[in-house]
Amino acid sequence: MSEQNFDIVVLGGGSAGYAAAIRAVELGLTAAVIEKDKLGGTCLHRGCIPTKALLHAAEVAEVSKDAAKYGIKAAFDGIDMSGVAAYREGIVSSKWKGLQGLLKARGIPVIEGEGRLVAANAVQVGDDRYVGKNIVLATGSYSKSLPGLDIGGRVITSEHALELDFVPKKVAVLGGGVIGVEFASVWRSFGAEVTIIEALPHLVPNEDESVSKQLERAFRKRGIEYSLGVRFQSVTQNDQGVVVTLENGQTYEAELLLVAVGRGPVTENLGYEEVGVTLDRGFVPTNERLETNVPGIYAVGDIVPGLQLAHRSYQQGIFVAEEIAGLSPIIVEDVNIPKITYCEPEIASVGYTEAKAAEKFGADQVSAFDYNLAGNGKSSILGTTGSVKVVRVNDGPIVGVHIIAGRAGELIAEAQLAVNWEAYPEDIAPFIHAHPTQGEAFGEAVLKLAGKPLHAI
Ligand SMILES: NC(=O)c1ccc[n+]([C@@H]2O[C@H](COP(=O)([O-])OP(=O)(O)OC[C@H]3O[C@@H](n4cnc5c(N)ncnc54)[C@H](O)[C@@H]3O)[C@@H](O)[C@H]2O)c1
Repeated sequence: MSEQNFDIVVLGGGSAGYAAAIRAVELGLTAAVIEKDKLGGTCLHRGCIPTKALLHAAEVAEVSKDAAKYGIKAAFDGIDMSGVAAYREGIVSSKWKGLQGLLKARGIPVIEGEGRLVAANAVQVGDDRYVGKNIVLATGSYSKSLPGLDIGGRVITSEHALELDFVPKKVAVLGGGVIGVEFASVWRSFGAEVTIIEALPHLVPNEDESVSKQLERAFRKRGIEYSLGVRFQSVTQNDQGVVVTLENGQTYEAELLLVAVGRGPVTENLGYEEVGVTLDRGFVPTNERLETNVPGIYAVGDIVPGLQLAHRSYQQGIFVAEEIAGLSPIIVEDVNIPKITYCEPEIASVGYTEAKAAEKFGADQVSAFDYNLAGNGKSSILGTTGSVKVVRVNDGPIVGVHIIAGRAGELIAEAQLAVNWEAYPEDIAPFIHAHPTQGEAFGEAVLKLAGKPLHAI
């Protein structure tokens, strides 16, 4: 048995864990990362990166189907899933190599193996013990299912969906949240018939209602079906496919059922509770400094209650390293972290929805302007529709921005600054936006809220 000592021992080498180690070493501390699978975790290997590669392939399929609209002679001749897989795997493996290089260049050891918390200052891997003045738990999340709904065969999660080597003819998607609508969008572009089942009254129910409604219209137009406000009851499967039954008695036949009802924390059988770390429904509650109830043990990423996003994980990893190094870092609240859903059309948002802002500040204290992209030249050129909604406190700052448009995700950075810096529309209005860009839509909404509309009424 060997023992090695570090300032910080990080359990889990995903976005949160490796960010903590990198920042710690930049600050002159020593850190080691323990990883049982591959450095980069869910985001790099099973989540953000490979799914966005699939979504880009889907976009290329749509563009090639639409080529004639632009006077281009091209014919869409189907999807070669082995080609899609090669493209996707190529991106993942190059990012993986890059990440390994980043940690190596900083001298951060990555210990391969399954770690277990064995004391408030130690993680064990096989016979070896890694002792840290501080421990950072960063063990991530897994695709959840519903009680009584077993994953297997034709009932799959996003991990399996990513690896499919064929395009299903007909798919049922359980859950109209982020993962559900992203896969529905890909499969539809690849030619599948898709039905989404969502228990709440709207798709992407955490977004501003106006955005959900626009997505529903756009999906309907694309031929994506959905049942809203109805819960799943049961599924049966055989060699041909699945039959899904809903609580209202409706049934759907499909080749596959994708279960996308959320992700649960990976915290079981890792020694957390034995060492005294309190869990709450499997998640690890922390104080505002991200420290658990056991002094010196911190938690970051998807195991911490709240948004499960890679960039929140980066933020938390950096934060914890700075906290341990004795700096006084600040952390952005979940509500002010930008969120992007990469379906077609794409959705991006930051801050309060109009309804949540009304709840928080009072309905008569909030104004919103929803700029329709029909008035935006670049959007017409790109053939995208949608809108940019800006929510402000009356005579006060911008508190929310909600975008639905092709490439909406690339438009959210400016809105994120406005919301986090509590900018007033009047502050931003003088900074005219470059023309023609989709970014002008945010500028137009801001001009309107500042009382000087240009291309809006
Ligand atoms: N682009 C991105 O940033 C991205 C991509 C993928 C995943 N993620 C994150 O991963 C996490 C998991 O994503 P997800 O889409 O699985 O979860 P989610 O929470 O976004 O959506 C799950 C949906 O399933 C519905 N649901 C739950 N039980 C149901 C039932 N019995 N019948 C019908 N519908 C039911 C819920 O109402 C909800 O809308 C999320 O936190 C998400 O933000 C983010």
